[in-house]
Amino acid sequence: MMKRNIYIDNMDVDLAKDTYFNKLNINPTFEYVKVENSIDRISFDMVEALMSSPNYNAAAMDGIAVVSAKTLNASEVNPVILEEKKDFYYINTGNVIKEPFDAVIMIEDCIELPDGKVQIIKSSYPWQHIRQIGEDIVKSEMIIPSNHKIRPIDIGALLSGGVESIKVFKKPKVGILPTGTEIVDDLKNLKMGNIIDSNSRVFQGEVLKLGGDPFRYSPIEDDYELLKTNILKMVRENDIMLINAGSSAGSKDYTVNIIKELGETIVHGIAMKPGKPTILGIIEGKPVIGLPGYPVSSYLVFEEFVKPLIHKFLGKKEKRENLIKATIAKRIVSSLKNRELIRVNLGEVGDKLIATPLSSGAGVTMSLVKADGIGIIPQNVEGAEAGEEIDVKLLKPLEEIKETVVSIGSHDLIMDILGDMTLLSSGHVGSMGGIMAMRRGECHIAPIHLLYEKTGEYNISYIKKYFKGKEMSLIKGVKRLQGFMIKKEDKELVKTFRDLLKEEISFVNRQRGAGTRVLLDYHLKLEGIDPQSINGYNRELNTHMAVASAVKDGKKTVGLGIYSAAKAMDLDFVEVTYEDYDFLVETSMLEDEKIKSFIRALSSKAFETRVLSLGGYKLIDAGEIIHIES
Ligand SMILES: Nc1nc2c(c(=O)[nH]1)N[C@H]1C(S)=C(S)[C@@H](COP(=O)(O)OP(=O)(O)OC[C@H]3O[C@@H](n4cnc5c(N)ncnc54)[C@H](O)[C@@H]3O)O[C@H]1N2
Ligand code: MOO
Repeated sequence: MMKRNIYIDNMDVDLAKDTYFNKLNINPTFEYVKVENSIDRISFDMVEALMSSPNYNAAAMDGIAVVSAKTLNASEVNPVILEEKKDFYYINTGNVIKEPFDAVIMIEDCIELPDGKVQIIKSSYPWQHIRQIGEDIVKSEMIIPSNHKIRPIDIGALLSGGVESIKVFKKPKVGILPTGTEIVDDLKNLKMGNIIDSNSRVFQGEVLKLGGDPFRYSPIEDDYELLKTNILKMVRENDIMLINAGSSAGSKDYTVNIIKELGETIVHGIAMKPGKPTILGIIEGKPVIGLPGYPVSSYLVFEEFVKPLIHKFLGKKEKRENLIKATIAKRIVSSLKNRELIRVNLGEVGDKLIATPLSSGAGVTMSLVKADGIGIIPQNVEGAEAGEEIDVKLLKPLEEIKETVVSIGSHDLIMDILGDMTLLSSGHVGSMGGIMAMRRGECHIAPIHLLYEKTGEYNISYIKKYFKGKEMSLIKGVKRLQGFMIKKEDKELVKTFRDLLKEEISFVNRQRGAGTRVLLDYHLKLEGIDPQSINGYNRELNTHMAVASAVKDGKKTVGLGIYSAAKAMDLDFVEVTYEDYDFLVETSMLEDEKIKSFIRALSSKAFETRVLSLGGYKLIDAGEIIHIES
């Protein structure tokens, strides 16, 4: 068995990039392409016009060409009569103006007489309605500078300036090799333990977008000799090599040893998370980059190292990153050893840009799909507290972010439907987490479903308690069914809260502060059950779907949650109660356009239809407003 690569570096990201790029010494090359095929290519040199446009004096209007001097005294009292062929000729827009003619009179200004002559009552001036040679482009003037990405309008100008082909940066060929015995190419071949190759498809798209030429190879299993042969083949066929996965310390992570055998590794291990086990190597003078297997890690490493490398091949200068400051809505822990990159949702609440962290797992592709930005916790900083400012790299236009309703609070599947109907960024921290975020001024709305034990009513008592002296309102949402989720084969095991005490049952709970947790504790108290005597009471998950999928995969496992989650996972469901899932909002925000559009969506027929089709919901007063007296 191959020795593991345990001793990987922890090199500062910028230092790693500088060291690597200096060693690589990339010299961009060029090629000629026909102008009509040059869209999105980058000009290697400045391009000058080879001819003027127009290259003859041309009529700018339909009418007659005249010698302006002959019309000098024309007026209503002193009309001038012109004779065809002698004093004028008929002309259309774009036709050549022949000497000695030097003006065009629009046809609307000509009075055509029965004898074929034309009467005019206004004098014309020299070059009236004539596009003179070079009006648009003068021969030898610059049409586009060097390092310019060619747009459709540039193609138009180049052709008008007589340019047929231009010198552009040659696209780097980027070889992409997915590796790993578990990786399959085709969803049809996906068996237990297999993973569909998604990373190389992401790289393909990114390379194309950046202006490179991607060449994807079929996945190669973890076999040293096979990998070596394929990597060498790839080096001979491409300018940049990307090898995905096998970068870490696993017993079959061969990439680094192969690069060492065929060339050299400049860096193995960077101080960035996700992305730590990155390999920056050189074989036959060409860059060979090993990207970690996890999708988020590989994407962020691509952004950090591959993107600037492709830019270098295309002569593009790296711009300083456009970072923006945002207030973090949730505490982030990070190690002093690494720069931490966190995917965040963004929204403007009051005058603050609020960043809500999404899942931190390096395998959670959805955190990138949903992200509005990437928050950066620098190396040597130990995380960030809720309310602290951090730097964020935007992934969306700021304007769109400003139109987004920021929701922080309890999770429900209806948030996805609302998110499909309005611009909504939705952070899931439980109902109490939502109330706290609202108090800190970090969200526009907080979805909550909090049962007040003393009265058995929902939400209002909590708002009165936590927002004393503030004008708050509740936008009524849905009534949703809560109950036990259990696998069909286990359905006889749990019918009541008391059944949770059975020895063979394992329970999955929601996190503290979640409304479902409050509901559970309420019923346990009613029945005098000690929570700690329930096996699994301390196992906490953050969403209904997470609980449902734990039930699906577990043995005699049960969880409390909403009907729609049980249905989505094909689980059995034992009804407990309908609860009110509503949206807390500051009363003053009810006038805000974003919130108005959110309420319109919530009250719409389309929303009702979609929610009812999930099952387990009742809509009675969705979109109604209750002002809370505090
Ligand atoms: N003992 C240690 N274990 C690990 C370390 C470490 O330092 N010590 N680092 C961890 C970190 S951090 C990362 S990141 C990963 C990187 O692992 P590899 O680059 O070796 O990748 P694999 O283990 O082969 O795969 C990880 C993961 O990604 C999936 N994968 C792989 N290729 C693809 C693809 N083309 N498309 C989609 N998904 C892919 C793969 O199936 C695995 O689930 O190592 C940690 N371990
Ligand atoms: O460094 Mo790894 O890339 O966190 O997941």
